[in-house]
Amino acid sequence: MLIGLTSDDTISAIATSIGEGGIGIVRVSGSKALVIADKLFVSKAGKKLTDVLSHKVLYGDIIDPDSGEKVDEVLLLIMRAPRSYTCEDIIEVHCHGGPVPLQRVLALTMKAGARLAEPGEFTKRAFLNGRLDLAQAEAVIDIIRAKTDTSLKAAIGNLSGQLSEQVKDLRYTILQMIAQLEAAIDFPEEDIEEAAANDVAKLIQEADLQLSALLATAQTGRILREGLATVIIGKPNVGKSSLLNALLREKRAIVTDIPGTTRDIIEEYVNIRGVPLKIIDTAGIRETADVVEKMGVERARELVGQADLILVLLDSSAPLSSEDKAVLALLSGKKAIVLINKSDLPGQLESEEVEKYTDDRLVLRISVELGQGLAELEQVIVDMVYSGQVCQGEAAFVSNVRQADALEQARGRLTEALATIEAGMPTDCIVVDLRAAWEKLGEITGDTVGEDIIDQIFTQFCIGK
Ligand SMILES: Nc1nc2c(c(=O)[nH]1)N(C=O)[C@@H](CNc1ccc(C(=O)N[C@@H](CCC(=O)O)C(=O)O)cc1)CN2
Ligand SMILES: Nc1nc2c(ncn2[C@@H]2O[C@H](COP(=O)(O)OP(=O)(O)OP(=O)(O)O)[C@@H](O)[C@H]2O)c(=O)[nH]1
Ligand SMILES: [Mg+2]
Repeated sequence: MLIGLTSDDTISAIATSIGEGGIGIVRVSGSKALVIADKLFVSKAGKKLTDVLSHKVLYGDIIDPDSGEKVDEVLLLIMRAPRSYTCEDIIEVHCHGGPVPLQRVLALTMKAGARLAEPGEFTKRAFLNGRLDLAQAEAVIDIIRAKTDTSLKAAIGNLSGQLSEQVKDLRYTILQMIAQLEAAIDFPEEDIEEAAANDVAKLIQEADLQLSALLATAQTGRILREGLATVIIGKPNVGKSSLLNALLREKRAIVTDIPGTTRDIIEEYVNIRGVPLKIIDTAGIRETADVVEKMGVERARELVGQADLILVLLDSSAPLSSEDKAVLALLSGKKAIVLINKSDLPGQLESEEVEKYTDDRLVLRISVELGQGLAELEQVIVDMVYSGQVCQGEAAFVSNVRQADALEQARGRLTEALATIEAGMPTDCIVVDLRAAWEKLGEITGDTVGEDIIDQIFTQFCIGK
């Protein structure tokens, strides 16, 4: 491992979010945690901290040692090394949940010898001390940021080691391949080496299947984590903002019968049967002289380029206009669903006419006003995200680009190893590729990864995590 040792200073931070809450927690981790608690905390029952067992809670006061002033009435939780989140001594001060008591207690812990923790430093210590591997540490942040129950389920699965276990299995298989090849090298007979290479070729093919199955979860994993970037576009007044409100089940965007109502981009997370949609309502697309509206239209065009899914709205009560055709023309190469809205009104727009411009994309007739077709739309979106796979909590999920890249590269090296075998190259050359694949997989769990990558991961965390 390229990583240095855990620094032995004691860190402190407010672990709960800042603002008013029922309770708030200041967490201190490191060898001085108990000494610090002893300086600040007075137990009501007169208990001495040195006598208190791990995972026990004491009731008492935080007293400023300089002034003797009582700062807050608290509960103190003690967890002794190595039985704690960081594997170090930890004390938690459970204060009343307001910014002032929390800041005061934090300041006192620092005066008593702790330093302010960096973002993610508690979890980084948990990683460096072997409690969590890197994929599990990444799952911690995914849990905190989870947008739906399904996102949470996937992240919890990874925290329990679902992804890590599969990666470890693969690494073990690769090590066995290497061992088998290296043992064969020691024999003088050519055919033993050849037989070993043939065995390894079969194992590589199996490993490749396993890697492909894991990589197939990456797309869904990313969407569960970040949300499906969905943009609603259409000419003015077709009901885009009405659709956003209907999917959100709240009156978020202003809806009027005046074309050009939405001028700014509106962005919201919507939970569609467990799939988080980052949904963006745009200004109606049309040629316009109004400078503000023009900028909105430009932005809508840009957003289409970045979207995972585009929902195009048309107005059922009017014939297809040149504006509609201009909107449909923006879709090329993008995933899109075409929605003929206002189907409650006397119709002038036939699906057949629309389909001439939609390149086999799904066309649905809906009425946002009456709530018709929306359930079907939601189902189509959910099916699109899972594309056949079901999200079970027990499954491993590739949850970010870092993990996907490492898997992809490992698979590349295995493919090279296979080609090396097929070309009848020397066994040493096969081993080089296999070792590279083994190392790449180790980046996922953090067994073979540089300090820069580790820092990059943990600095994305919040302070106190
Ligand atoms: N108050 C509080 N709540 C929290 C945390 C915390 O640190 N403090 N957590 C974190 O941020 C999460 C829970 N994770 C934790 C993981 C391990 C241990 C722990 O003490 N493990 C020991 C004890 C095991 C035992 O007694 O059975 C161990 O595994 O050795 C604590 C919390 C979520 N809730
Ligand atoms: N009859 C009927 N009216 C609808 C339907 N959906 C929306 N509307 C009405 O259409 C008008 C425009 O709706 P909006 O949601 O503001 O349309 P928009 O596409 O966001 O318009 P801009 O922001 O101006 O681009 C409002 O009066 C809505 O009540 C529908 O399904 N049927
Ligand atoms: Mg609007």
